[in-house]
Amino acid sequence: MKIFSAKQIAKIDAYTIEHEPIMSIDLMERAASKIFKWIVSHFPAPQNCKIFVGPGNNGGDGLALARMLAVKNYAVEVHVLRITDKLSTDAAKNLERLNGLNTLDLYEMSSIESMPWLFKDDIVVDAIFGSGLSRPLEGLVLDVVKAMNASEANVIAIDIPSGLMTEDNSENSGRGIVRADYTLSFQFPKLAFLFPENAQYIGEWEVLSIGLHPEIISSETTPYRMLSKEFVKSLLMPRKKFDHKGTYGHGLLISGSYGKMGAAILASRASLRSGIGLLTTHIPRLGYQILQTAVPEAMVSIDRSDIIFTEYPDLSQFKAIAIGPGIDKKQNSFRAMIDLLKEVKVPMVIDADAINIIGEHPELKKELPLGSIFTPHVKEFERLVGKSDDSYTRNCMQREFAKNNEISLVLKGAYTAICCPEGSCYFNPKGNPGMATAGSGDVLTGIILSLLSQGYPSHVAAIIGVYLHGLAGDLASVDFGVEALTASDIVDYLPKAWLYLKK
Ligand SMILES: NC(=O)C1=CN([C@@H]2O[C@H](COP(=O)(O)OP(=O)(O)OC[C@H]3O[C@@H](n4cnc5c(N)ncnc54)[C@H](OP(=O)(O)O)[C@@H]3O)[C@@H](O)[C@H]2O)[C@@H](O)CC1
Ligand SMILES: Nc1ncnc2c1ncn2[C@@H]1O[C@H](COP(=O)(O)OP(=O)(O)O)[C@@H](O)[C@H]1O
Ligand SMILES: [K+]
Repeated sequence: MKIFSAKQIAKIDAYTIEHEPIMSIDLMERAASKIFKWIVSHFPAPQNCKIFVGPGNNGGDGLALARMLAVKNYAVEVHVLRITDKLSTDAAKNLERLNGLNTLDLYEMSSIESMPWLFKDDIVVDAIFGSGLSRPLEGLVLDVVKAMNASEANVIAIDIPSGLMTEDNSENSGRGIVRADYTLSFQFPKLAFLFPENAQYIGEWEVLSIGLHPEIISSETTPYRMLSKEFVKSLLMPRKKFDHKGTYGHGLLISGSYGKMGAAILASRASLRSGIGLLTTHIPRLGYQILQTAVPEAMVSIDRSDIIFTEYPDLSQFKAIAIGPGIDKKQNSFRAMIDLLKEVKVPMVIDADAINIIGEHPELKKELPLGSIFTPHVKEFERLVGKSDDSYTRNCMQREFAKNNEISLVLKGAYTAICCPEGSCYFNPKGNPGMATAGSGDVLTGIILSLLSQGYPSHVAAIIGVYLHGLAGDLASVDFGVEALTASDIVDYLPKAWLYLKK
């Protein structure tokens, strides 16, 4: 699913009106009826509804919704915020349509003195501003939003919480943004929904389709997409009857150190559960028996050091290499990493302390083999790329870094973002807070190594890997819940995740 900017959404809206064709007031009616149906199914009548309406089309949606709810036995109060004399054409038409409807109460609000009391069980609808917000809130609107936020009512935001910009909130203080319990967004999620600091405003969000024109949705380009099962499935390569283990590649995993052999086990098991033909895991000497016992399918390459990574095997046989899970970042490992980067010609997955080493020695970036993939969490990202105060800025830095260094950069989190060298950015909707547990990142590294070894192009390996990892975590959480979930469970649910993905 594509994610568009506010400007693009306005363009798609206008195209739909011209080419469906449909009158703009009817498109608004369609949009409002989607919100109406959602409210009826989640908060059946009778209920008290207080709808706060702004001057634009977001307000128009609120007015149309008020009419629909009023005839369905909801006790509806409409509060039109008089911050300007001008309503949008369609908002004005919908206001007119309320004339003569004596089943609702209509108020004009020009000062905060007329703010109604909001009770715990009230449904409060935020239809003040949507994607047309052009500046931070002030004056009356700010006061109304503060009162809404101070209440315990159920707040439902139409399209986007008022005060929140669709994409860039780096200049937004956060003082005047509606804290919704539910955000019902039209047709597309907004980029701002995917950033952790905005979760407090958005609450639970849902996308309601309003039938915008498919032609322009497909032709309009955007760097941002949300991954879907259909999209990821379309990237899979079939396995054929006469294929043998050589077909699916030989991967090298450099992993583990004293006290962190578990990382090597998790990543190795994840690789083998993701279709790799052959796997060699390079580990410090002390881990030999541990790994051979825990993962009999993996071949083992032993470092001269008992406890850390200081050398690597002959590279000629490997189709892809992953380095990082549990390796530590001692001086000798850094030296071995320099030599390795100079020699490697195949794509690499670079994770954990291998990222930190490159962060501390940025000159190593120029040695990166083509098709490399970095998999940092936020802290590792900051060491590699730099700090930022907000997620939008961080996302811009992520896209730039991927482009400038011609690598794929996976920023792990609740909506993991995968930025590709040509500028696109994919967000992963799968995964859950149960995956915030030791070792789950090691599992992801193993999966991506496996896909690279099988010959998937780098950005495709990153996309499939991230999606599959989240999916396995979700399937595991069905049986185990989130508290008890461990990284080993994610590996154990990879078979189910593959089956579900291919179904
Ligand atoms: N595309 C779709 O899919 C469909 C979209 N629909 C709906 O339309 C919504 C977008 O509507 P919209 O463009 O009229 O913008 P909206 O947010 O209502 O307000 C803009 C007005 O507010 C003003 N204003 C802005 N910021 C302000 C501030 N801080 N303080 C004070 N004023 C401020 C701004 O004034 P200006 O910036 O020009 O000064 C302008 O007058 C969208 O979110 C969805 O709900 C559906 O109906 C149909 C299908
Ligand atoms: N709240 C969450 N929702 C979805 N996925 C999550 C969440 N928390 C963590 N994850 C996923 O779990 C993994 C954690 O990786 P990482 O922080 O490197 O863990 P570790 O270093 O312990 O292996 C990432 O893939 C991340 O996307
Ligand atoms: K809104």
